[in-house]
Amino acid sequence: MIVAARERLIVALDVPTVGEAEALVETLAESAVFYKIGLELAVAGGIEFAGELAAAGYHVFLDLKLHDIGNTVERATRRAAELGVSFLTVHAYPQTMRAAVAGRGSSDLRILAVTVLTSWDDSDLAAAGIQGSVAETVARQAAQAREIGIDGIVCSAAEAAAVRAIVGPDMALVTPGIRPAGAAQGDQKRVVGPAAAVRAGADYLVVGRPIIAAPDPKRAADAIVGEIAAAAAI
Ligand SMILES: O=C(O)c1cc(=O)[nH]c(=O)n1[C@@H]1O[C@H](COP(=O)(O)O)[C@@H](O)[C@H]1O
Repeated sequence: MIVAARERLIVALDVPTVGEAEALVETLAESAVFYKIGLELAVAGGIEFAGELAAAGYHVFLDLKLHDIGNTVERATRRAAELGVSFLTVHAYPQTMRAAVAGRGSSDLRILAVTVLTSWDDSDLAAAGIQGSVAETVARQAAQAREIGIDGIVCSAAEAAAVRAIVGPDMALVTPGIRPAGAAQGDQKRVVGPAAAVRAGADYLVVGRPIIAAPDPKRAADAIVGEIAAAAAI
């Protein structure tokens, strides 16, 4: 997958209002073209905003992490496809993934399966009653996603190389939990730096707080794009 460095950075617009999201997009206009709208903004007018951003020519990742009965997931996915967004997330359970693939149909929407959240480690899986390590669980989910016809995987870049070996070159690997040197880890447990993520085979890097909470978000975004470009050139 050959994509320009700037298009591989996905900025998470994890802010409370559409107004703040619009201001960030304006600040980052020359630095980023791909934006993620997640749960916080979605419940504050963000879904309509996602459609507007897509209509304005940006790449949009609608991160709703769907997981429900098949009929509901299939129908919600169809509505998301009508918004013109590029990516939609669902949790990596087989029934949910099959329903999303059916809802996507032949539209341009790409379905991403969220494996083990990057804020989880082996003990969080055990606490949820899920047997096996993070590495084993992500590998199983990636293989199931490939079988079902999912378009991409969300995982930590710590698993990117293993996932790439399972899914092959055509599925997108989208990695949150990115932390440039010196950035606060926050609630993330499986973090990787931008250059290391690219070297591990990540196609897209999702970055929220290290950019949106930085004193100078544009500078922070430019530094990450620079790291992506340098690592991709090696
Ligand atoms: O689906 C996601 O985007 C996602 C999956 C995951 O496993 N971990 C994860 O952090 N995310 C999202 O990626 C973003 C990471 O934000 P920061 O930790 O602020 O960089 C947030 O919007 C999360 O909702």
